[in-house]
Order: sequence, then C-alpha cells, then structure tokens
Amino acid sequence: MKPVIALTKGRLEKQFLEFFRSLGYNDQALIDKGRKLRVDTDDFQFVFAKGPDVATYVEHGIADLGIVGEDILLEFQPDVFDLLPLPFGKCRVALATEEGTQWPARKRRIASKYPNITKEYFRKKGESVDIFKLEGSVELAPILGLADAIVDIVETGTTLEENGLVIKEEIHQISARCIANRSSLKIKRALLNPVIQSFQKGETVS
Ligand SMILES: Nc1ncnc2c1ncn2[C@@H]1O[C@H](COP(=O)(O)OP(=O)(O)OP(=O)(O)O)[C@@H](O)[C@H]1O
Ligand SMILES: O=P(O)(O)OC[C@H]1O[C@H](OP(=O)(O)OP(=O)(O)O)[C@H](O)[C@@H]1O
Repeated sequence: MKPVIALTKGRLEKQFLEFFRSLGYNDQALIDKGRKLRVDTDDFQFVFAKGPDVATYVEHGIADLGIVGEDILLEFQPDVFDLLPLPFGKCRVALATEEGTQWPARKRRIASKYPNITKEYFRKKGESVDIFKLEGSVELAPILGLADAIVDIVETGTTLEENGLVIKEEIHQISARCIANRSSLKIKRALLNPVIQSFQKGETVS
C-alpha cells in the first residue's frame, strides 16, 4: 500500500516537485502526468486538487497527507492534523490600500479571497467591516472603488506595486504545510512516519 498525497495544483505543485526531487524521490511520473489528476509514483499515489479541496480530501481520509498553503488552513479551518511547515510557498497575508488612502469615517469595505481571515483580523481589532468576497485579481477592488482595502497574499510585492497599492499591516507569515488525516496518522503510522521524516529534512526550494 502506498500513502495517498493530495497536492495543490499550480504554484505549489511546481515548488513541491522541486522539493520532492531534492529528497531523492523518483518524480518522473509527475513530470509526465499530462492532464491526469491521479498519478502513481514508485512510492506514493498523488491526487491533484485546488487548495480547499486538498483539505477536504485529507479531512475525509481520501488522502493520508496533503500539501496545502497555510492560508487555506487559516481560512477554512479543516479538521486535519497540521504536521509541519514546508520550505516553500512562503508569502504573507496582508492588509493593503491604495497609496495615500485615508480611512473613511463610515464602516470600512474590505475585498478578499479570504473572508474568514479578514473577519477574524478585524474582530480582534474590535471593528466591524463589510467584506466583499472575490475570487482573484483582488488588487482591482480599491482601484475600481469596490473596497477601501484588500486582504490578500503578498509574495514579492510586485502586484501591489504595479497597481499603486501599499501594505498597511502584515496579518500572517505563511508557507506551504504538510497536513495529515487524523486516523491515517494512527492507523498507518509505520507507512507515514518515514515520509514525514524525509519531508522534515527537506531544504528550502525557491
Ligand atoms: N504569489 C504567491 N507567492 C507564493 N505563494 C502563493 C502566492 N499566491 C498564492 N500562493 C500560495 O499558493 C497556494 C496556491 O495558490 P495558486 O495561486 O496557485 O492557486 P489559487 O489561489 O487557487 O489560484 P488560481 O485560482 O489562480 O489557481 C495558495 O493557497 C498560497 O498558499
Ligand atoms: O506579491 P506578488 O509576488 O506580486 O504575488 C501576489 C499575487 O499573487 C497572487 O495572485 P495570483 O497570481 O494567484 O492571481 P489571482 O489574482 O488570480 O489570485 C496574490 O493573490 C497576489 O495577487
């Protein structure tokens, strides 16, 4: 039996591949996968999904392990074991506004892909805000007048800069995380422990 790993498609998939290869695993089947969403390597079965769905597959035991951004864990709070940080996918969740913006006297409007992170951030500040949930290109919202500010991921800061926005406050420093199904950790301990140990040894990848 091979451990099943749910892997976030896209950006994290690319970075994970580099990490996986650096640990000495054979990744040829992953390189050759084409549009397949389930792929067997020598050591694992991988399934490919969007971040929130990776958390769902792990929570329900379809996958033993998952590779997911910490933003997904903060936003959706899935019932999984958050095993360890991985040395890639490093970025920040930040509050940003257009340069020179003065906060309005009325209730503030915040656009984000992360309504729960946003709500929690303002709850801790004791402020009630109106939140607009967007699916992407969040930086557009202040420019087009939908919102006074955004809560979004910042890595290099290029997207903010090229759209005339600046960080007001960093909310979370995040990275990719390896998560596990709670039962798998107990029932498949002998199978999963060597994998977890090898992931712990991994070095930073760009
Ligand atoms: N600019 C970034 N730099 C580094 N990590 C990022 C960046 N944007 C997102 N991430 C991390 O990578 C994960 C996957 O992001 P990615 O943009 O590939 O997928 P997505 O958010 O579902 O967007 P899309 O709908 O474009 O696929 C996020 O959950 C986050 O942890
Ligand atoms: O600080 P930077 O290096 O510029 O990266 C930050 C950008 O990357 C992500 O967007 P993504 O590329 O996933 O597109 P999206 O707007 O569709 O979410 C994020 O939402 C920011 O827009």
